Amino acid sequence: MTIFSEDAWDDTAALRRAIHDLPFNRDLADGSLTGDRFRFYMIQDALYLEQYARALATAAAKAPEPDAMERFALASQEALVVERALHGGFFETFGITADEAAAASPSPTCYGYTNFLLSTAHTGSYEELVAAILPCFWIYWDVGRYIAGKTGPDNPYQAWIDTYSDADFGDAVEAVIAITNRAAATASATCRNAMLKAFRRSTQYEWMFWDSAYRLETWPIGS
Ligand SMILES: Cc1ncc(CN)c(N)n1
Repeated sequence: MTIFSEDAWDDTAALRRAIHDLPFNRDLADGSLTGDRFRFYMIQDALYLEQYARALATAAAKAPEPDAMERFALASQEALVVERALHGGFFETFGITADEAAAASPSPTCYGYTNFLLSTAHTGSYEELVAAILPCFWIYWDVGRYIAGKTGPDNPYQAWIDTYSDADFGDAVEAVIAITNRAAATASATCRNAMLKAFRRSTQYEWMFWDSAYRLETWPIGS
């Protein structure tokens, strides 16, 4: 049988190229991304991370093996502590107050992505859930390294680039890939297909998340 992560990576090749080519990531790489766009992204990402941490905690609760329980429990804590610290630095730089962040409401894309993760956590299988979570790790590691290889000196977004191209983050990504492959190895064909679908859906949402920040996305009516 083929390895799940290789199949999922191949299946999303065109999507991943589109992610590399996004105006948000192109501008982030050369440091020209406008402050209002990064500010929007930071606030939405803070909202995202809270729900993502819940999905990770649910994966820890559902995990059939201690190694995966520990990994997801740690990742849930890191989403709230480590990634929040990164946001804290940028919040200061961009003058985002705690009150402003607390009062923010999720954009349509942020809402869609987090609800997809949470509904998978609560109504999907453990296998589907880990497949839905994996792009949140792997796509960021991929984009972090891609941008780190292109960026020049004095990039105002260097701390973001450093976080997601860091070798320690890479180790965490490798561990989640291995956990997902173990889950897929004993899954039925139907379950494996559901895993591929979940991986692809989250990868689509990763594209949409950066795109929505570039467009400063709002709800089309009623806000
Ligand atoms: C939308 C999104 N996806 C993934 C990550 C990386 N944990 C993040 N910070 N934000």
